[in-house]
Amino acid sequence: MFKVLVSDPISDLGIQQLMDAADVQVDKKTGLSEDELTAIIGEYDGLLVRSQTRVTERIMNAGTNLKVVGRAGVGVDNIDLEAATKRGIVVINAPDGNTITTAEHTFAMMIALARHIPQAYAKTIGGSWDRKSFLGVELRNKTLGVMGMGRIGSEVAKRAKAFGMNILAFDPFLTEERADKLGVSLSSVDNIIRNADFITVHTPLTPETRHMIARPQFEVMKRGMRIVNCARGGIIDERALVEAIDEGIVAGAAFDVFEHEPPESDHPFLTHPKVIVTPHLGASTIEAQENVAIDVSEQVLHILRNEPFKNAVNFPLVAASVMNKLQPYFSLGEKLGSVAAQITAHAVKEIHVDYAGELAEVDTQALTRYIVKGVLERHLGNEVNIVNSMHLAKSRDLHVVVSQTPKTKDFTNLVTVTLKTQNGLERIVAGTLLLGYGERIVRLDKFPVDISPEGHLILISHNDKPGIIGRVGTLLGENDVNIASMQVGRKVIGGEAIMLLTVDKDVPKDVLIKLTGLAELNTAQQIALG
Ligand SMILES: NC(=O)c1ccc[n+]([C@@H]2O[C@H](COP(=O)([O-])OP(=O)(O)OC[C@H]3O[C@@H](n4cnc5c(N)ncnc54)[C@H](O)[C@@H]3O)[C@@H](O)[C@H]2O)c1
Ligand SMILES: O=C(O)[C@H](O)COP(=O)(O)O
Repeated sequence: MFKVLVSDPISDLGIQQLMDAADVQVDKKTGLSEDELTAIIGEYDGLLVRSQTRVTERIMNAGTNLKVVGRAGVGVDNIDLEAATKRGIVVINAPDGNTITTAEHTFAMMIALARHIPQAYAKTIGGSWDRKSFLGVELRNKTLGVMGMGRIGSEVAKRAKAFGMNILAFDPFLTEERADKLGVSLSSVDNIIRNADFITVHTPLTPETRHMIARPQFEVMKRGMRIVNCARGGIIDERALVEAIDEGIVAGAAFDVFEHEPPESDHPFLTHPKVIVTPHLGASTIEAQENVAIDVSEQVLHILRNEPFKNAVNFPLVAASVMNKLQPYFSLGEKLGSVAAQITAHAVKEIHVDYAGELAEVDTQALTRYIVKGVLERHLGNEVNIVNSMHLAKSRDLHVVVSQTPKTKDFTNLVTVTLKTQNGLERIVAGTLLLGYGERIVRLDKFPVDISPEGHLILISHNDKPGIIGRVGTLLGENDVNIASMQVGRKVIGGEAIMLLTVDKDVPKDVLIKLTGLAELNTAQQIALG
């Protein structure tokens, strides 16, 4: 039974499928401190959060059973991704579910700002009928600057067009073609800053976007402009904004998010007559909360059940069409890595993976992670998984090099794993999937072979001399080891050769030692595969 903790208020309807799952127990405990969460997280396989719970390194480290942290929303800045990746915990989010809701909230804020709605409301319910203080402005024919044209920025732009606004947009990934399609003008940050009547930001908070609008930008802004932040606190410098409002540069600001949430009680925004605020409500609609909770619950279930999943923040994004091609190779890839590691006696400094055939044409990052996991598992055991395998390799100065060979001679696809050791040796294992036969190892070092990578294998290197096969068979038989299949590979008659045997059980070490004592036999290595 998997245990999942829900530590922020998340839609019940959205997590219904988790609660209904026979193999999952869901506990809801909101408002926990870091200490309290650290104390109990060890019991849980999954954690579901929104933006309130800070999932720190300490919590990750205490989560000894934790496999997945699900963020019912977009931003994962409350989750220590590096700590999660190191521990092999998958972090997933629900990037699409609250897009429209947040775009609508941005628009609500922009209109409220243009027409002083919160201020007028407060005054009216306070008993005064003040029709003079709240002269507003129209949105029509105004220039809106949109910084960040991802999901939400694009939806805001669409709505702004319907309001008759002219839109200047900037995003490092916005092409002329897409800008045309969206009916916006591709612009520079500087042009937006100088010419917009309204600016709205829709970027993540990154070192590059932190204070992207600060004193130098306010100094050149159009007088009387208005500014909205429904993305992340810190993109706009709060202190510089208050100064710019007081100097008459900015006519008003609408903020849903703050540099520190909740803001201190003496935060200047909370009392400033020209600033309107909401308490991070951008995603707070019934629809969005259901959407994100459904999305994240679905993925958490997949991860717990070891099924393919999407929207992992610390795992490469794989398109469904690519996933269909890659997925059948995941298990083979892991086995090739494992075989290569088991037959390599010296410290490995490079894992070289070559993808040949159709696999050379797709993004194979996800598959590489399985191969690297297979290599590392021999020494790192359960500590390694597909989330942290690349990180663990890097932290051990183990280079992972990937190459592509578009054409293959004999196979539709061929995955070749070469381990290069510190002392200049190389071990090579190649495999493929054969229609009707499944996973096959088709090459070991320089020898062509054809064997199913499962169960217990023995790899013998020997000199190609008459009688050797018989001697090996007899010795194994005498030691109660039953041979299920045997493959012999050689390049030239009488030269170096290998024997790859499938046996029914683990071969005791002393039997392997006896094997190496046979005439013309050089090495005997056991390979165990799940
Ligand atoms: N207020 C809320 O409740 C709420 C709800 C949902 C999302 N958000 C926040 O809104 C923001 C946008 O979310 P989204 O779903 O649209 O994300 P998204 O990833 O779809 O879009 C973000 C865009 O910002 C762009 N960007 C990055 N750096 C930039 C820069 N320096 N200048 C200009 N553009 C830059 C990216 O290229 C990307 O296109 C995020 O910060 C998210 O956390 C807030
Ligand atoms: O990043 C997000 O999805 C939003 O900021 C919403 O956060 P919330 O789930 O805490 O409302």
